[in-house]
Amino acid sequence: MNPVYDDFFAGGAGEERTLRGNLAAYDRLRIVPRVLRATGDRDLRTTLFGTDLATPVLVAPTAFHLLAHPGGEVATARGAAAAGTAMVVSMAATQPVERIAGAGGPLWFQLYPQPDLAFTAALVKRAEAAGCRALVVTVDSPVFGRRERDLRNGFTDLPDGLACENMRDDTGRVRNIEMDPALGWDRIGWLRGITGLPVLVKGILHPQDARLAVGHGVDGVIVSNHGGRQLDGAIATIDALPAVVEAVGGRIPVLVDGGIRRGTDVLIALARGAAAVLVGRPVLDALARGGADGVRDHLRTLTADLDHVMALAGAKRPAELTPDLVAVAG
Ligand SMILES: Cc1cc2nc3c(=O)[nH]c(=O)nc-3n(C[C@H](O)[C@H](O)[C@H](O)COP(=O)(O)O)c2cc1C
Ligand SMILES: CC(C)CC(=O)C(=O)O
Repeated sequence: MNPVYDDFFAGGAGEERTLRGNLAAYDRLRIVPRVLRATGDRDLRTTLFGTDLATPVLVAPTAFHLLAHPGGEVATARGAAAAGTAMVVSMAATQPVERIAGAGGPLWFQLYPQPDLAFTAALVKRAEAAGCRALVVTVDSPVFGRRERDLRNGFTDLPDGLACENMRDDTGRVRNIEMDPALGWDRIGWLRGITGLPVLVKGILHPQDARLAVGHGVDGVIVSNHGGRQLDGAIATIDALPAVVEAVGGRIPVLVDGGIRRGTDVLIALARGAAAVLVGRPVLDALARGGADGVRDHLRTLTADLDHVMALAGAKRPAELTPDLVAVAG
């Protein structure tokens, strides 16, 4: 891949402490397995917001898939569908959501609420009409993160011929995605009012924000630091998860992303109370290397790895994974 795009996909904000920290935090955790639990007939199926999935591993929203592979987001969606899971389509997708929906698998739509409410409402309706089954509102981006690799490379825009296709307005012009520093909880309420879709907020790290999310009628929270691309120095997501799960108290599902690379990482996240996990960069790497088949194989491999380590840890179903199975390494 073009090294500039490679840096865009792989990189994070600032010194990339949080990017590294997401991975390092899993390194500090160990599994305390149970034995003699007859784990022969394992079942990883997971239901989220009424959608049945073959696995608790979903595709995180990531921008600009046409920079990774000529099949773009459509190829990613085909791979996710073949693996029996959902893809969260980024608002910064380089293909129209209607075409991505043609892949046939379950889709959720990720939104950066725009200051232009009429445009935001039209985009939500568009995603809904395309068949997206949930709205994922990214709330960790009141301003854009400072990504030093992109600054060094002078990467500011998509190359000619590519565009954020879902940012076209009714004149056909592609708008720039604006990060809105004025965004507040009132906008979440407004979104709840304009859509019947389940609304998730993505980018929760503080337990008090998790409580506020529940209080504002949100349907799910995603514990995320945006893969270390926004606030460098933010807590690792697997370290933030337990307090968020406690604050939510089982009222709505809690999902997590950031640094999930192996079945053991998924196992630890589920044991700490996540209903499901999302994977970002590894899916982009798989797309770049192998298109739709690469994405399918990656998701299947990760799911098979989870299945294998669940057997070794003494669990048949995600629900049997409990916090006592995780210890902090000495
Ligand atoms: C190249 C790239 C683009 C991303 N684009 C978006 C985006 O458009 N919207 C969003 O909410 N998150 C975006 N994210 C963050 C991911 O949804 C997710 O939080 C993160 O990648 C998870 O960490 P992981 O890459 O370690 O799995 C992006 C991440 C990457 C790596
Ligand atoms: C280009 C942005 C809108 C998406 C992105 O890179 C991100 O959210 O991390």
